[in-house]
Amino acid sequence: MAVEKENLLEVKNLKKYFPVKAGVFRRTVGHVKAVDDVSFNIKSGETLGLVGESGCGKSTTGRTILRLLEATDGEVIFDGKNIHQLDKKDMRSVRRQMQIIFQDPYASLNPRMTVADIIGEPMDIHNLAENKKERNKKVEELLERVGLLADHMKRYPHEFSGGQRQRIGVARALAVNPHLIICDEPVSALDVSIQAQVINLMEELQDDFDLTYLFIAHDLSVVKHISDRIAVMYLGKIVELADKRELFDNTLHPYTRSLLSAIPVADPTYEKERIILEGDVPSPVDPPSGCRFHPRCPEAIDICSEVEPEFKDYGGGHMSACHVTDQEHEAVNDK
Ligand SMILES: Nc1ncnc2c1ncn2[C@@H]1O[C@H](COP(=O)(O)OP(=O)(O)OP(=O)(O)O)[C@@H](O)[C@H]1O
Repeated sequence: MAVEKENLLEVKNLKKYFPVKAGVFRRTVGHVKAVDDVSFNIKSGETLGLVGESGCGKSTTGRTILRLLEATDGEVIFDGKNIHQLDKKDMRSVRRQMQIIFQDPYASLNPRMTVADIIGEPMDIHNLAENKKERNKKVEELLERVGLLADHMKRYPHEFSGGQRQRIGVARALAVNPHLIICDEPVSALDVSIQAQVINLMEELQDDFDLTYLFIAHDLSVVKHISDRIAVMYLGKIVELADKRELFDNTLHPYTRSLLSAIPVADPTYEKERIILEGDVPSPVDPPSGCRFHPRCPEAIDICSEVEPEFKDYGGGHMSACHVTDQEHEAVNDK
């Protein structure tokens, strides 16, 4: 019998609201609900893909989990500890176990530091090497593990390509032996051919280092291969969450369907019906009127504008928040 893995991360009703200030006195006139009541969990060794269009709150979710931003409300339980309640000292030790890889490999590496110092710095902060020799030996091993050369440690970031820089970012994250890595669009800035190489590397490392990933991307095709489960985010909320296969084969939410229809298919004879999302990408800064919850949903019905849909389980952990899903589900059950 397969052993059920434990949750490494539990996010419960997480909220992050940013104040909107205006006028001469910079008074708070409202809030941007960047993350608005988000809940999910990730089991040890699992990859949860978090997808959604630009501005829907993916990065803010990742940063609030890591406590790089303080939460407005909600809980983040990591390895059994409520991390938003930890003091500085306990947070420091938890921080070693939770790392982040950023989108832009050009901006996220200090151009004045050698690769040895970029990767070695987190080891210094957490006292993970006895001396410089041991630290450099570990840096060499990490460089080789991410597909670079030990010799590269003496060089500076500008001497590398985008893909190589992202490998350096991955080595830096690995330097402190983390359990969880939040990958914040780690391949979005790279050429498509390089994207696949970096994703393959991250999959190999996951097995070797027993890593758990929250993998953020704006494109479903990017998270398709690496994820076990996928959460779709829209205007600060998760609107659908399911096992990867289930999400692709039995999509429940119209918004996810439209995202799926935008994935290109590598077959010129295959004609795919593209579901176009009308209007601009909605922003939590200025939430749209009309259907308040999923404003550009191509299948909205009257009730969609009136009552916020509940995020509920339609079987086997396939969650969706949508009145249309409800209607379709009822129709199938009535047959
Ligand atoms: N520090 C901040 N102050 C005010 N508003 C912010 C701040 N950070 C993010 N926001 C707003 O919160 C919303 C969510 O932003 P976030 O960067 O999390 O989205 P995202 O889905 O990661 O988008 P992208 O893929 O473009 O990075 C946006 O409307 C953004 O403008």
